Amino acid sequence: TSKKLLTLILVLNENEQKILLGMKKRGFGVGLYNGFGGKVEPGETIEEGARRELLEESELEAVEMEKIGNNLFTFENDPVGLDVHIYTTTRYLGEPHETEEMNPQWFSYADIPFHQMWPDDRLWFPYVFNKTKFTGHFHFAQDQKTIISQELIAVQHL
Ligand SMILES: CN1CCN(c2cc(NC3CC3)nc(N)n2)CC1
Repeated sequence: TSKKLLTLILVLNENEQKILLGMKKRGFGVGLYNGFGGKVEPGETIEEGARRELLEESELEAVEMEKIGNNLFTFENDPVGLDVHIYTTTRYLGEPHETEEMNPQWFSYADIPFHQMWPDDRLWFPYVFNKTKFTGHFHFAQDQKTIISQELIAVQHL
């Protein structure tokens, strides 16, 4: 099976224990809240790709980013897996604004709208809040809603 290289960046306000999530307005994951991200373009690093997508999708510029996780998503009867490199940022410039792709909104860590998010998120978000680096593999049914199997490992270094 082959892998598609993707990014996901989560914007955290640690003082207020809040996370910025975007309501996806089109494309893959439309109608779900998520962090910001997308494909990595030729000639850019994964981190540069994550920074670019954050700017395009929220108008925020990440000043520093921390690599926090790497999730592999595979699907029954689909040869292409999604290799999602996950970052957090607590140091950023600008204010979040609605764009063509995303409508951003702040959420307290205690009331994340997991019922309107990808089903894997409730499994690995706690690692993000605890600053525990992780690798995950989530094998989905063809419906892209049911998780058939999963593996989540805390790691020292990514
Ligand atoms: C641009 N990317 C697309 C993939 N993506 C995902 C995927 C995901 N689960 C997979 C079953 C779909 N779960 C989160 N939270 N994000 C990050 C952004």
